Amino acid sequence: MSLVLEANKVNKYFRKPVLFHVLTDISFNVKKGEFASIMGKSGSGKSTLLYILSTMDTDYEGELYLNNELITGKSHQELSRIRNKNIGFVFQFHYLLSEFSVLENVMLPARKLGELTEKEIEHNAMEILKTLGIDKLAKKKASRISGGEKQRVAIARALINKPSILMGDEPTGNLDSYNSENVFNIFKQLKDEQGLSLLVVTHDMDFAQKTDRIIEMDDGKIIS
Ligand SMILES: Nc1ncnc2c1ncn2[C@@H]1O[C@H](COP(=O)(O)OP(=O)(O)OP(=O)(O)O)[C@@H](O)[C@H]1O
Repeated sequence: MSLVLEANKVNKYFRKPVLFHVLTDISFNVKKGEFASIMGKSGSGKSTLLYILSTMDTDYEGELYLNNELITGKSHQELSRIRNKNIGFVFQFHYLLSEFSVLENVMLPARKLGELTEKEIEHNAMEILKTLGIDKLAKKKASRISGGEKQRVAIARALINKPSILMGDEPTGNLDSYNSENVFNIFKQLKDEQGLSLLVVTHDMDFAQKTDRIIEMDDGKIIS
């Protein structure tokens, strides 16, 4: 099975206020079409790891591969492009632009990538909104929709550049159980129907137990 993401002996230190070895020898991979979750106590290093895996933090030791390509050591400019094209993100907070419409919010990362025409981007955005069952919201301002809907729009935005992996940092952390389950079902649908790979940091045991694999962290290490 082909690998979408691979971390090989990743170590990370924070140097201030004192030297702190926050991640120790992290090695694991995510296969194409796999839905994995990362769990662990507060402070175990989950967000720090996700920040490295998402190519936003380059200050680490070890190697990182995305779609079998070594991305460690690449320039910030190259990484920015690789990230925009290959990785979708969903955070606990939606970070939508409240004065823009739902459709415009979803179109934004594709405009930034600059590979398609406005018409093509709009078409793709509408298709994704349909898949997530929120196409009726397209023209609404992001400030005028509910919390659960905002998170679905954030997922749509994360998908617009057709990433090979979707990463989430507590994507259901702000949602009630109904909307959390809804987000899980969307992720599962994307995996089953489109072969998308997913890696989600979560504190929600119900959510994690339904994923293909739980990666458990403690004190900066993977323990199972
Ligand atoms: N910029 C920083 N400088 C120094 N230490 C940091 C920095 N950021 C995080 N830490 C420390 O690194 C450790 C790991 O933090 P991290 O946020 O990755 O944990 P986490 O598992 O995601 O926690 P949570 O579940 O609470 O979000 C913690 O002890 C934290 O205090």
